[in-house]
Amino acid sequence: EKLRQWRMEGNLQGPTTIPFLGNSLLFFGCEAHDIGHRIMQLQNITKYGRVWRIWIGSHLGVFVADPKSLEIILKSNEVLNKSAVYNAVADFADGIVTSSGEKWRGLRKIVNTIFHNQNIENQVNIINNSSMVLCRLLEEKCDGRIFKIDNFIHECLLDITCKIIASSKTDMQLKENLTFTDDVRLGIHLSSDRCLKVWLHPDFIYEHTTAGKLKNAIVKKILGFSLELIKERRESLKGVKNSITVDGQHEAKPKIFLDHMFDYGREKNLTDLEISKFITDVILAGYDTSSCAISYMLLMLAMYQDIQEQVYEEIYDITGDSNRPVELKDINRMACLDRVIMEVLRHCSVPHVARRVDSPLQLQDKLIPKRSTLYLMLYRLHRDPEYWSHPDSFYPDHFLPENIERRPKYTFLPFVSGPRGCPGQKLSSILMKIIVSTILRQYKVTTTVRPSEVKLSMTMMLEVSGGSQIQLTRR
Ligand code: HEM
Repeated sequence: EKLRQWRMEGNLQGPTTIPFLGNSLLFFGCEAHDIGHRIMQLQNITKYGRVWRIWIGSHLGVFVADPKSLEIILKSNEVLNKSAVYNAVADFADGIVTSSGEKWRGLRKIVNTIFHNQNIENQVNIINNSSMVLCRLLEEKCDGRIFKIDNFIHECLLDITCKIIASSKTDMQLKENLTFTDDVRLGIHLSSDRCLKVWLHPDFIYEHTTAGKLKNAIVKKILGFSLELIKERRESLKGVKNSITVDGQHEAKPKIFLDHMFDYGREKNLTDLEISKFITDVILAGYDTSSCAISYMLLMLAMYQDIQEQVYEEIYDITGDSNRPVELKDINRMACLDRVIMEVLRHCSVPHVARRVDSPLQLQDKLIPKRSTLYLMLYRLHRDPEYWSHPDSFYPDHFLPENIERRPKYTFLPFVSGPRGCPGQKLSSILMKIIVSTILRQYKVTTTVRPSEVKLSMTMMLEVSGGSQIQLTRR
């Protein structure tokens, strides 16, 4: 099979390989967060085109940043399975995002039903309440000093996600010694690092190393967090069964994501520990992406004061001097903020998605062999000078209607698309608009960081290295 794969590879360009190692030496000495940047440096459109390959030992990886090829992949029902790279986090996040085949299909059906029937008004209330708590917590930072906003935003998003998917009553932002978001960061870092070091792959070796012991402890903490959510929900459901309304009827409450996971767990005979990996996976999908984007957005608005003023004026036109919560109808009127959000997602979201090729795939003039991994290079696509007039600048006008019209389809894919695309797209837009507008109504955001100083680190998500450093002053 490998030999056939090697013969078929002939129509793909890429760096010169050496026997057995392929292109592995190109990554020698790289840390996990450098890998993405290393691949970007290798991607030379004039030399290899927008579809190219590398070999890591006997594994063929094909990188795709060409809109027409992406359209073929995303419209096909043949390339829906995730690559084995996602197994790296399977000991704490093993659900819809990382799974393939029948397991994914079953979970996706549940997620589609939930997102289709979601109670948006209720979600808007949850988001407004958490945003107000966030703004109260930010008051202590309103002394002109520069600080990293990232953890505040992570915890706010974690709070919202846990309330939406698990109906959690705990206010995560007010919880003392909450380490979940740091634990997740460390867990992802340790997992990616292990992936790169082949000598750490056998469990019996890894478990005896310092990194292995640390990883086990972190996994326990992460899953402990999700198990708490499960326990809390089970307790509150007991209460619902016993709560009889005045007319003797049981209160019918709409099922939330975790309730569906309980049903799924019963059907498949899963333990609470297994269910906890399913929900950690969705928690990560929900909070990490949106919170990295919001932190980056605040940094950009702090750097580009003229854009911040336009966004603020738009919000002011909608809500005036009142401090009422944002309503659903307000959200559709935030066109300028919408362009800012899209420009943020062009710069700073999921850098790539890896899919497994289970049968040979024809991508225009190229045949992609079975068992290779396709990397959908969103970061590269979103910075291609062929499609973006200001590829490396922060330029929300890229998303003026006339400019959107001018670009070919499949050039902007922060949520991917098709049957495996992100189901949280609409929710994330509501989230970002409510949180950012609530902050801007109270605070003016500034920074001393210059655009040329912003470096992005790239693992599963893109985020600002060293955090988004901003200053807040009351409006
Ligand atoms: C800025 C915010 C977000 C971005 C950029 C984003 C992006 C993505 C991307 C690129 C994928 C992978 C798609 C693929 O593999 O083809 C994905 C999957 C997913 N996202 Fe999001 N997402 C965001 C917010 C959310 C939110 C708020 C939720 C809901 C709580 C969510 C839930 C999911 C789920 C469940 C999946 C897995 C879908 C599947 O594999 O079938 N996402 N997201």
